[in-house]
Amino acid sequence: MEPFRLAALSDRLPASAGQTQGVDPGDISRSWQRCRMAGLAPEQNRVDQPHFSSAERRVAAERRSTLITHARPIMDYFYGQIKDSGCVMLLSDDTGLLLESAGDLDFCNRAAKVALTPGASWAEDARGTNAIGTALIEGKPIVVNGTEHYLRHNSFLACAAAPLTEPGGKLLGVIDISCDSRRYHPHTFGLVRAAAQMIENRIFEISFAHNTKLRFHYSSECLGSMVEGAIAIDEEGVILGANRSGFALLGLRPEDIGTQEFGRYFGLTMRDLIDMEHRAGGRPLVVHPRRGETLYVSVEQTRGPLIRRPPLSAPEAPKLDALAALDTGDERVNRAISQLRRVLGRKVPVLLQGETGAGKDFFARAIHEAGPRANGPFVAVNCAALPETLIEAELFGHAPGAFTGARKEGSAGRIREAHGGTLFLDEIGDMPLSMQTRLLRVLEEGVVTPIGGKPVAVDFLLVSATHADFSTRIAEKTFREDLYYRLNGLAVSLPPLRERTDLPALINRILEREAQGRQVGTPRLSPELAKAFAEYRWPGNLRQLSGILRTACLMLDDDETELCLHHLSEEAMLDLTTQQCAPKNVEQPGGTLRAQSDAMIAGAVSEAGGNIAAAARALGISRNTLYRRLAAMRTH
Ligand SMILES: Nc1ncnc2c1ncn2[C@@H]1O[C@H](COP(=O)(O)OP(=O)(O)OP(=O)(O)O)[C@@H](O)[C@H]1O
Repeated sequence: MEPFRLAALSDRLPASAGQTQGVDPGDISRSWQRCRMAGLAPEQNRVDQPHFSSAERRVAAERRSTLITHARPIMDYFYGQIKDSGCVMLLSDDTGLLLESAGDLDFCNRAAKVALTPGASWAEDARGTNAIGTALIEGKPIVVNGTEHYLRHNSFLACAAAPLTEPGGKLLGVIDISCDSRRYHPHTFGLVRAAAQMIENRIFEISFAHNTKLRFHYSSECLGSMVEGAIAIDEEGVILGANRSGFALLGLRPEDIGTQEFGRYFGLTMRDLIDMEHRAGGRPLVVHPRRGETLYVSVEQTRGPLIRRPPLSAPEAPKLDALAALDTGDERVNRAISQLRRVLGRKVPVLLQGETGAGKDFFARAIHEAGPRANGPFVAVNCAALPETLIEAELFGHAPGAFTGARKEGSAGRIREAHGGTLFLDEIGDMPLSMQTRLLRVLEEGVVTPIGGKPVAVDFLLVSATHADFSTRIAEKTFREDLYYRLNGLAVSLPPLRERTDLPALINRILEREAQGRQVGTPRLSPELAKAFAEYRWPGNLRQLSGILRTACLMLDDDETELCLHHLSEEAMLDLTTQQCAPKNVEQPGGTLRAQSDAMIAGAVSEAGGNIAAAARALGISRNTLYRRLAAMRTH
């Protein structure tokens, strides 16, 4: 590659480069230097690529679904403030791929001419110096205005961008505001940084909704404001995550998350914190982490006192690990957990089998968390959800530009992302045959070969799951028998909920989770509801149970302590009560739950002479629900 020549660079870099308020001029010149080194030429027209197909965008959007969910409302809010000023607000992922936009139509049309539109990558090596790609590389907010853009055809733009970081310190993406360079206003830079902070704070709050949080600042007035520092801690005081100000105020590094205790940064032990908190009576605590420093701290607990520990003299209850937490008393589940425990840490592939919603995903995560790889990544891939054309690149990765539409920077692939941790292949029974052959090779040789790239050694624990019957698939030759034996170091079968003997304990466990923070404690089931639950067959297993309980808890008044049938959604009530009235053997011909429920509805409507209101009353459901069910029956 041609060596970088400063003279040539300074010839072209505009004299005004990096003079935008608050921007380090060095950021722009470093970026130009990188562009030249990458072989980009300012006059190049790179409008057409790289642009992602809609299927690739779907995968990228799924990967960053949390980011999109929480960024979108904030983008809409900020865009509302700058609407009609000829600009567009953009969200990209951590590779520079544009995921979302909100902007004025006229300017969006101009921006689309240079591919500043969802589906295009604005990575710096693809589009030269630009706010999104350069902010990703520099890891800080930046403005790129007019001729500071490396590619000439982008020089009509002024763009301000700020990176978005997750509470563990990893880069999530970038938020950007772009407009015509003649209309750039310095406030835009502040606006985009404020939007970034709001998005990050929101993700922090959602991620740690159920954890104890410490909020802090050197100025007591800043507590409760957007700039306050915040960390979430576990019961031992270990820091689980922090917001941007939290990282800055405490000088945290990403590697401190999950490894360091909060006390180190606050000059306090957990016990000091509890004592001070009791004495403070709701006022912020004043702590002195270092000589001459005063930090104001407020403690936010989501449930009960900061730590519910027995008095010091009593022996401490043993801490439940993730697998033990799934043991609620069913003998088959207990046996499965004991078997899993024997192979923990021995790199034996685990195959989880069970009906949909039986808890396979929960188990896979618990195996990861209870084992020695808990600090490594847990990478889950749903083999049934990926289009066949994408699964190869997604799993095995690809070299830069390996195929048409491939990412310029290449992709490590999910298998390599799981290096040092656990790879969870859900619905493995649906993996295409050609991929099965490649996966088998990875498992046998311990190396993964990205498309168009060289083999790379990988080390991960494989957990796979399926609700499919392998013997049929093997007989039909849609699943390789040799791969099946490779996956099946230990096969664990999770019982369907209707066969479990620990329903009350499970219900209680779920209610504890769903009713966290209620003043009157965890609700219990009314005898009538407990009976209906015990008799129900639970076709959707734990997912269905958990969904029904979640909705029912939301229906409770603040002072109610008992969940009754009337707290259930109408659909759930109908399913439960219909089956109660139906004959026990639901598998008899024509006896599926849905068929019985449909028959009951049809009977009630006919008995009421077609009067929907009367039929709904007789069934104990609303007219809307009845109309919905009748419409569904017509389409079946
Ligand atoms: N042990 C458990 N305790 C409480 N709730 C659970 C438990 N296991 C599963 N659930 C609930 O059931 C839901 C579905 O569980 P999970 O995703 O693990 O099932 P699955 O067998 O992987 O389903 P699928 O085959 O459809 O992927 C979870 O989101 C959770 O709400």
